[in-house]
Amino acid sequence: MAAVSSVFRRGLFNGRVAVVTGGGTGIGQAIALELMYLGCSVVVASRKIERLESAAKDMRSRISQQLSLAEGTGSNKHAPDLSVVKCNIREEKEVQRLVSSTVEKYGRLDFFVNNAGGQFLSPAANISHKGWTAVIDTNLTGTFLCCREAYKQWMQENGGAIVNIIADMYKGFPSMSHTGAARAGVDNLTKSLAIEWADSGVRVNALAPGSAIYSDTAAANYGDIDLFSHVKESHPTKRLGRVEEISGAVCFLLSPAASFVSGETLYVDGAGRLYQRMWEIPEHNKSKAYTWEEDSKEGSSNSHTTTSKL
Ligand SMILES: CCCCC/C=C/C(=O)SCCNC(=O)CCNC(=O)[C@H](O)C(C)(C)COP(=O)(O)OP(=O)(O)OC[C@H]1O[C@@H](n2cnc3c(N)ncnc32)[C@H](O)[C@@H]1OP(=O)(O)O
Ligand SMILES: NC(=O)C1=CN([C@@H]2O[C@H](COP(=O)(O)OP(=O)(O)OC[C@H]3O[C@@H](n4cnc5c(N)ncnc54)[C@H](OP(=O)(O)O)[C@@H]3O)[C@@H](O)[C@H]2O)C=CC1
Repeated sequence: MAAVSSVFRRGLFNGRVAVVTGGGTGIGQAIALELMYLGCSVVVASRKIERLESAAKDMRSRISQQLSLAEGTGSNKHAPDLSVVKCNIREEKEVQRLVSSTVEKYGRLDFFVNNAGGQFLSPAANISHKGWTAVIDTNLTGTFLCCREAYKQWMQENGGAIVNIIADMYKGFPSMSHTGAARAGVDNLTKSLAIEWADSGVRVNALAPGSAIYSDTAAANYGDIDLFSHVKESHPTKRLGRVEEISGAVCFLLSPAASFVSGETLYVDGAGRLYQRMWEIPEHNKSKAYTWEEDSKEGSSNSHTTTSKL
């Protein structure tokens, strides 16, 4: 069974509750797993309920095995809970229900991770009105609705932290102009909400993964076009990013280590957005990926937590 780990201390999020949209696949699944590993109960929400339920089953096994191993007891009575909710973030009523059912079930909502999103490849000139609207509604309006409901139904009175996953649209996003526009909107929304909601103790940040975070589901979205290999060749690190390299950064933004960080966009892209071809980067293998597999091994550099691990 694939390992789950974290560079953060175990129990960091004990008793906390998070919603992760799109939490059954790729980056969202890694965020949900790392939060659970750190003690947080998580609600994962998306449209395809069968896929979500099957992912949740696997995630529960991975976490319960990992926590049992780490405690060395074979059981863990404080194991965090994982629920699934069918929700299309484009539908206002479904978003309202997602938040109300979470608060009803767990009695709190500490963290909201707006990870659900996506787009299709197309030159701008070929994007239909319907296609444009689908991408804007998903990435911009869906994220707004989730932020608003988390705030109104819980965080306004009780505080909390929100992380909005966007994309690397720093230099525009040719071939994905709809998502570039939507994510730039979320980048700006993040700054407005960080100010408007500061007096409720709500921190709002964005995280922009570089366009190279591989998962089978992300790749499948582009059919036969092997976008990720193409990106790898022209990336300063000469490799793809890993989902756990995003989840760790999300956990940082949610954690007290970021208690003075709000309204910020963190690019997790291995300097991909800064790279211009004028500077030639030779083939190399010097950029070491952080992986849960390695981190779980005894004597890893994350040794401050190894006392509680096998
Ligand atoms: C350079 C490397 C970059 C790599 C960066 C990677 C970034 C990532 O984000 S990877 C993660 C990718 N994952 C996803 O994108 C998953 C979610 N995506 C979707 O659900 C769709 O892409 C969606 C956002 C368009 C929503 O789909 P859906 O709700 O199912 O909407 P419809 O199928 O009803 O489509 C509505 C409308 O949109 C147009 N359209 C949809 N897909 C395409 C396509 N592949 N090509 C062209 N146009 C498309 C089309 O107009 C649809 O209407 P109809 O024509 O009536 O079907
Ligand atoms: N991988 C990468 O390199 C990059 C990814 N990103 C962004 O990171 C996020 C996660 O992507 P990644 O894990 O890579 O790819 P995935 O395709 O695996 O994840 C997309 C997730 O979003 C969910 N989703 C899509 N539309 C909706 C909707 N309307 N309502 C609810 N859930 C929805 C999907 O679930 P379901 O189909 O069940 O609804 C799925 O779980 C996305 O926002 C993506 O655009 C940004 C930059 C680069």
